[in-house]
Amino acid sequence: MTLDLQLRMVLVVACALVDADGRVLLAQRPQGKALAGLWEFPGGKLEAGERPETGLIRELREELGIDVREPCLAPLTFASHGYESFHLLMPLYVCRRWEGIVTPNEGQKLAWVKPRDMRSYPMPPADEPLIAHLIDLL
Ligand SMILES: Nc1nc2c([nH]c(=O)n2[C@@H]2O[C@H](COP(=O)(O)OP(=O)(O)OP(=O)(O)O)[C@@H](O)[C@H]2O)c(=O)[nH]1
Repeated sequence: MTLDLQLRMVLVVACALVDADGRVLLAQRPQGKALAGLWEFPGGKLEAGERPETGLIRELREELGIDVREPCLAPLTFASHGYESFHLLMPLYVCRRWEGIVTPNEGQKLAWVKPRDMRSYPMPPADEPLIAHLIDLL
């Protein structure tokens, strides 16, 4: 067993928004941030004391200007990935219903992508194992 007492665990909650054609929304990480240019699922870190679903609904409103109701969030799978400076634990929810029009509120590029085409969109290493789950689902 490997024990790392310095381990920094980062919890990020993410969402696969699925449209009527079975395409999933990816957002490109802006320049200047870690992993810039890579395509990821919308979401982000929780604030202190926030439940995962509440945090995800907040992130989707901030980043994309849409309103999601909690019953419309279904857990699909999770990523567990060791980055150099932290370990990422990232539950991935699926959502097919929301209110409002998806808008890139943070200037990020957005793309609706069929899961089988996701390999053409470079994603963070943590995300790569998630693609197969989306292919199975959709
Ligand atoms: N939202 C999201 N984050 C991901 C994905 N995959 C992945 O490795 N991450 C990592 O999880 C963290 C996301 O946190 P964040 O979006 O709130 O943080 P950030 O780096 O943009 O901003 P920060 O400046 O607040 O740290 C980043 O380290 C990001 O690289 C993903 O599919 N979606």
